[in-house]
Amino acid sequence: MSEHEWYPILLSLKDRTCVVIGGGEVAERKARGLLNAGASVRVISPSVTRGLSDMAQAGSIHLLQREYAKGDLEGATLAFAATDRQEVNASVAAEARERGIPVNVADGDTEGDFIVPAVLRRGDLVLSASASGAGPAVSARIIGELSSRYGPEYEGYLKALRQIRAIVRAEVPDPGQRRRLLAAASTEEALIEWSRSDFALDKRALLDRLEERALDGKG
Ligand SMILES: C[C@@]1(CC(=O)O)C2=NC(=C\c3[nH]c(c(CCC(=O)O)c3CC(=O)O)Cc3[nH]c(c(CC(=O)O)c3CCC(=O)O)/C=C3\N/C(=C\2)[C@@H](CCC(=O)O)[C@]3(C)CC(=O)O)/[C@H]1CCC(=O)O
Ligand SMILES: NC(=O)c1ccc[n+]([C@@H]2O[C@H](COP(=O)([O-])OP(=O)(O)OC[C@H]3O[C@@H](n4cnc5c(N)ncnc54)[C@H](O)[C@@H]3O)[C@@H](O)[C@H]2O)c1
Repeated sequence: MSEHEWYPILLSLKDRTCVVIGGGEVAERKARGLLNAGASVRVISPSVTRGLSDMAQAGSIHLLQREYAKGDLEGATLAFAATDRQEVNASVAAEARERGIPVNVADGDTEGDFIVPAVLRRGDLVLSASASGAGPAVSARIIGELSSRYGPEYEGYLKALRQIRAIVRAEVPDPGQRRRLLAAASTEEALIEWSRSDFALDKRALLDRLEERALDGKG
């Protein structure tokens, strides 16, 4: 894989068809990541892992148990070439190019349009790490470290913060003041407080508490 400066984004794939060619461990990992993002996943491979086979049986993915053939990327938003055959991956990438579909290539020999980072999800919090192909095990290790630092409680924290933010945006017209209060609302201490209280019931008390926090933060 040649060196690039990749541009990280979060893509909306809800109900979008994503096609994974190949059925090994790598294809399974890509398929799971896509399902976590609500995509509609089509997997094409003559043989598949137990995991993929279970996913097909459960109806979570659409599995075509055969070799890749040109035309398989029809209707795809994203394509993944994850076979162990470099020439097959290259053909998948070529079809994707023709169709203008961004393609991920699992082997290091064919150029892909995007790579996949290691990911940690805590509800709305999405943490990702990438080593740009230099060593994916580093990305996986860093995400493992972050998973103990940012535990499952973050899901609740962000739910609460989303509500607080809606209130602040509705009640505080001045952008500078809004930013100041939202910064105060986002410290870890503050997130714990919101997730434990019924702040949304009393907007005035919430805004006063935020003001207090903002002043404390300065002090
Ligand atoms: C992050 C993660 C996401 C995912 O796949 O969903 C991911 N690889 C993961 C694991 C992993 N992959 C490999 C090992 C074995 C150890 C090692 O080789 O280091 C391990 C570790 C393990 O299995 O624990 C081998 C490997 N990977 C690539 C090649 C080809 C090459 O480098 O040329 C080879 C050699 C194949 C060979 O032997 O020939 C290529 C890519 N792998 C990427 C992503 C992209 C770069 C992202 C980045 O650098 O951050 C990129 C460029 C393309 C892509 O796949 O998008 C996922 C961790 C998720 C998690 O567990 O949390
Ligand atoms: N990107 C990554 O994260 C990563 C990690 C490890 C390995 N790799 C690379 O990815 C490749 C796949 O890794 P794996 O562990 O999943 O391999 P694997 O050998 O377990 O699986 C290969 C899959 O490709 C399928 N396949 C072969 N020919 C096909 C065809 N013509 N059409 C459709 N499917 C076909 C096979 O049925 C099999 O399911 C490796 O050869 C390696 O180059 C990438």
